[in-house]
Amino acid sequence: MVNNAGVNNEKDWEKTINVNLTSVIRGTYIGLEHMSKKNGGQGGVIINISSLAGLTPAAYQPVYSASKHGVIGFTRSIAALASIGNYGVRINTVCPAFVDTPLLETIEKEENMGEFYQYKDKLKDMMKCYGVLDPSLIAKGMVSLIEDESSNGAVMKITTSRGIHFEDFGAHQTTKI
Ligand SMILES: NC(=O)C1=CN([C@@H]2O[C@H](COP(=O)(O)OP(=O)(O)OC[C@H]3O[C@@H](n4cnc5c(N)ncnc54)[C@H](O)[C@@H]3O)[C@@H](O)[C@H]2O)C=CC1
Ligand SMILES: CCCCCC(=O)/C=C/[C@H]1C=CC(=O)[C@@H]1CCCCCCC(=O)O
Repeated sequence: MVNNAGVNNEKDWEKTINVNLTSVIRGTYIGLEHMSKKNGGQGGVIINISSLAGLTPAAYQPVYSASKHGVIGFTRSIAALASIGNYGVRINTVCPAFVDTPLLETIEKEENMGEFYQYKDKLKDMMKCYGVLDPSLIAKGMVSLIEDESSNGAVMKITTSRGIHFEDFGAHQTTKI
């Protein structure tokens, strides 16, 4: 199961929280209800799509960034629970930098950017500086997470400079108790 739906809307920021975070939480719980071996399910893999903006501050997209930080916190927490509870379900998150999809067109719209519309050129400069990923690399990262049976609670990052790699949380990697 992939919880992928997302919006970039700082003007209607409650919608951003609802679509980017609340629906990921709801989707994950529904997925677990059907997939968890504790409920007679067959197990499986859930991937929740976050963003690099879920790991760094994003000055012109504060609520988008907050929603994506939430996705990472929720996913890592529920992944720890799934492991402790032997659900047979692995849950991971993917954090791409800019990707060439229609979402990027929202930068040009006041109805999406709201008061941050004035900074649209700065976002465009960031895209020029960091580059824009082809969606096929995100698909590749997702397939590797599905195939790697050891991955649970992983935070995969995908950037033009480093390709597919992982966030290292050090001592905070897993719940110990
Ligand atoms: N394009 C980018 O630069 C990046 C995108 N992401 C994330 O990747 C995911 C996919 O986005 P993209 O393909 O880039 O954008 P997109 O705008 O092309 O696709 C978003 C999808 O979400 C769906 N969606 C939006 N609101 C919905 C709702 N209320 N109910 C059901 N579906 C809804 C849309 O129908 C659309 O299919 C999102 O979570 C986004 O935040 C993460 C990092 C970078
Ligand atoms: C702009 C609307 C769509 C947002 C899509 C998205 O999630 C992009 C997030 C970026 C916006 C601000 C950020 O800080 C995010 C990441 C910027 C890329 C950083 C790349 C770093 C590197 O290549 O090492």
